[in-house]
Amino acid sequence: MPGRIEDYALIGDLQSAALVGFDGSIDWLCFPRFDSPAFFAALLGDESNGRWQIRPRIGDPRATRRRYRGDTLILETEWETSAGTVRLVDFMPHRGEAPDVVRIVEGLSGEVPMCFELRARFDYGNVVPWMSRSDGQVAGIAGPESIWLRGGAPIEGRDFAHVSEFTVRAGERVPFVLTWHPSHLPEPDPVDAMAALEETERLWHDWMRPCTYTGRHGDAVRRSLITLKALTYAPTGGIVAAPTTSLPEELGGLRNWDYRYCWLRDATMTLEAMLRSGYTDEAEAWRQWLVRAVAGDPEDVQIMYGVAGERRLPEWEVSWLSGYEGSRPVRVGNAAAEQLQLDVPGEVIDSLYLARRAGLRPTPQVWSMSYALLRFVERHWAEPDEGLWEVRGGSRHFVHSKVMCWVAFDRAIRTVREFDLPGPVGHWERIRNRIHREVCDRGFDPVRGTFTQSYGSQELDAALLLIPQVGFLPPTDPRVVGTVEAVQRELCLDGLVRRYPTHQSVTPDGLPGEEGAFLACTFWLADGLRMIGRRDEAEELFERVLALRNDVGLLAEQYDLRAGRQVGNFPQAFSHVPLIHTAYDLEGHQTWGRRG
Ligand SMILES: OC[C@H]1O[C@H](O[C@H]2O[C@H](CO)[C@@H](O)[C@H](O)[C@H]2O)[C@H](O)[C@@H](O)[C@@H]1O
Repeated sequence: MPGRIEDYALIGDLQSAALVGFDGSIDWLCFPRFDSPAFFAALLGDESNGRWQIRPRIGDPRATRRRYRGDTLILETEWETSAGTVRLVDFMPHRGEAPDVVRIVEGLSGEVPMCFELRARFDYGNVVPWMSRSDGQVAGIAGPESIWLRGGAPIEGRDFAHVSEFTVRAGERVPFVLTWHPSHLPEPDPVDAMAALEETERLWHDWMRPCTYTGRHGDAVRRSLITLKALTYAPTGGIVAAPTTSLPEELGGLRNWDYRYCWLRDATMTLEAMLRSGYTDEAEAWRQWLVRAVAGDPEDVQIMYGVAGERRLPEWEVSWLSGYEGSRPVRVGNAAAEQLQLDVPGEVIDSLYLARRAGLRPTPQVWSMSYALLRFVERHWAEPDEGLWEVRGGSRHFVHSKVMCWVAFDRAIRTVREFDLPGPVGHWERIRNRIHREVCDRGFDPVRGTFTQSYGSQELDAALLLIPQVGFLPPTDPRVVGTVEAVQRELCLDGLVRRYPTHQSVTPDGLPGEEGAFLACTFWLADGLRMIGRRDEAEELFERVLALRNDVGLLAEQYDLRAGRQVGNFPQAFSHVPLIHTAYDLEGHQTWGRRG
């Protein structure tokens, strides 16, 4: 049985990532890219779908304690047993010839009997490879893929698994290295586990060095930055929304989506958090990724792409996986890729403007791209769309989308003025003002004193909290204050924020069932409260969400208050990005961000 979502910690090599449970089991790992078929898929089924567990043979299988080694993605899991204490060190070295997972068992005291079980499966737990053993190593082959396991203890095959029992004494280290390789290529060179550990630690410490954050929430901010970096696909600069698919937004429900792709929205927000913390290389790599991904006719721009800019992400259901705690279907691909989401050009143009202000030297394509996106917004802003929540119940005139169309023109006008670029500023100003008037006339409910989810609707939407952040109206405007108060009054569940109401028979997203509180929206409420002068409440709410992080500082997309558990894909960039911004803003570092 997989653990609770918050029982997992993340390891990764900037091309893919794995989730390691409290019981020493790697239950999720895709080789060789984030969006490749999973090699360990027990997370979305059971152990027969592939996993790799190492733990003491005696005592509680759940570890006594766990932590990352300093500011790295090297995980240390420790068990205190009646026979002694043992540590499991897990990491994925930065990619060399092939992707590797390294696991080192360290004896800390006594003599601890250990057990090891590897269930190798390709294609999301569907294919049992042909396995062979020779010269102390195990190889598995199925079609185009192969894996190689080299280890410091004898391994034998049993019941479609590879198992080992060994004892580790104080001061001893027993390493295991699992390597994926295309099956037609010669066997990959062995990796020296201890040298890889040293190198990986050094690389993460080097990466952390330029971090400019010096405030009270250093641990939370640095862990969030490391997590965002871990979600970056290093060869291209693309950033995935999360390394998982189909972790449910409702336990046992069908709100299960594949997040292993690059959303322009999530990635631009990630870029802002990186820029704000001093990481200009990542921002530059993402900007280049963006220019390549959206190249072509602006009418064909998508809201998400594959990590290398792939456009086709067809959604299908994995029939053989039973789903996380029975939450079916398990989906691969994402049909939202084909939606019209009119907030996205505004997100992109805003982030390019911020990058320029941060001193990133733009190429000529950057301005041509913004220009092309603006022509697209000019043609489509008056249409209904599916909005940032990617509803599947039909398009509407979402107020947040229109506000972001306003942002697109606003930032273009500023770019021309501040950087002396050519552009029809007068024409853009007229469109910007028209959008502003329309939103205030048709998207505001004067009776309740709040903006609404879409024109003429009664529903609220937590995305409206972004109105003062993007500068559409100042925080002192009574319509902003009214909206913040309405969201707090009507969308909060035990203090945490739902993105929109899902408790009615007809939900705005066209899906049955409910979902948890949305963590990004809860950070946005903290921002809103701070901006309208309710700082103490903002601080309290921020601390409340921080307390929902798991033991190693990670957040999923949502939190199920009834179950008291994290839900949704994990860890999620969209949760860690606002954590960073709110931490900065509460400490008055308002030099950056989406401030109008
Ligand atoms: O809940 C319905 C939608 O959920 C996913 O979208 C959400 O995640 C995206 C990535 O973080 C985020 O950009 C978006 O704002 C969220 O609503 C899913 O990808 C959609 O297919 C689904 O309709």
